Amino acid sequence: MVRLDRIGKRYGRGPWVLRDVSLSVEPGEAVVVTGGNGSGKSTLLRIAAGLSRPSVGAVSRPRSVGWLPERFPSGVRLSARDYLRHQAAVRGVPARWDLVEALGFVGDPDAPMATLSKGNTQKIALVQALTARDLLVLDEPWSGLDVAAASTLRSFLASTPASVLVTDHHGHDLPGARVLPLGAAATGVVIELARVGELLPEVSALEGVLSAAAVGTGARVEVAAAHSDRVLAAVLELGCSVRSVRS
Ligand SMILES: Nc1ncnc2c1ncn2[C@@H]1O[C@H](COP(=O)(O)OP(=O)(O)OP(=O)(O)O)[C@@H](O)[C@H]1O
Repeated sequence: MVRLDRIGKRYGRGPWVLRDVSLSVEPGEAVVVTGGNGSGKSTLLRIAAGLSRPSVGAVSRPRSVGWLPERFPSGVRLSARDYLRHQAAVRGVPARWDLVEALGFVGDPDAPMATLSKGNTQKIALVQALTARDLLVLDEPWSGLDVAAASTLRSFLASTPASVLVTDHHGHDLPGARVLPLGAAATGVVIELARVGELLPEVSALEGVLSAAAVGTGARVEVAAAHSDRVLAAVLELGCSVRSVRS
């Protein structure tokens, strides 16, 4: 099982991207992480997969982890077949060409990966991740897939004994999955500031602020609903100018 215990993440001295997120995903269970652009979905998944460390909090994960990045690295010179063989050998599991076929791969399996279409590249990248035994961490797995492949993937994820953690911002249905909303989807309150100047670090440090991102000369601030009144009063006191408050 993968377990995130009260994790938080900020890049350098920037605003907090994730705050106080706890999550555990049991074997055979799936969790879909949702939220708007920049709400921290990829950050959360990278932390769960072990590619990034949280700034605070603890993570435990099983040994065999499959990772599908949001964007597959371009310039892989191996063919699809060699790439999957290599990945499977590293993991000590059989290469799953049957899964490639089930996803409806169309293309030359012996041509360099860089020559494949976006959807076919995604199918190879997916199969690489799906061969892991314990935990599948998939960032936008539906991206580029045709309807038939999306349906095959959904069935696979619904029946795998592994723990599954995926992002989705297109409302793809994953039967039986739990949903973990991030950012405004979780908090319900977004405060847009017209002028922030040098005050952004102070705003992002206020209790209840989940993220604060500069937008032009202003900022977009996502706030835990329970703290919205206090944060609003505090930003006004700091001298910021409020453009809008949305829930
Ligand atoms: N390596 C990095 N260095 C600095 N900031 C980063 C880095 N990676 C992500 N961020 C910032 O963290 C925030 C969350 O980014 P993240 O990619 O996790 O969001 P997301 O919910 O996956 O977004 P999207 O839906 O657009 O893919 C953004 O403000 C982003 O600019």
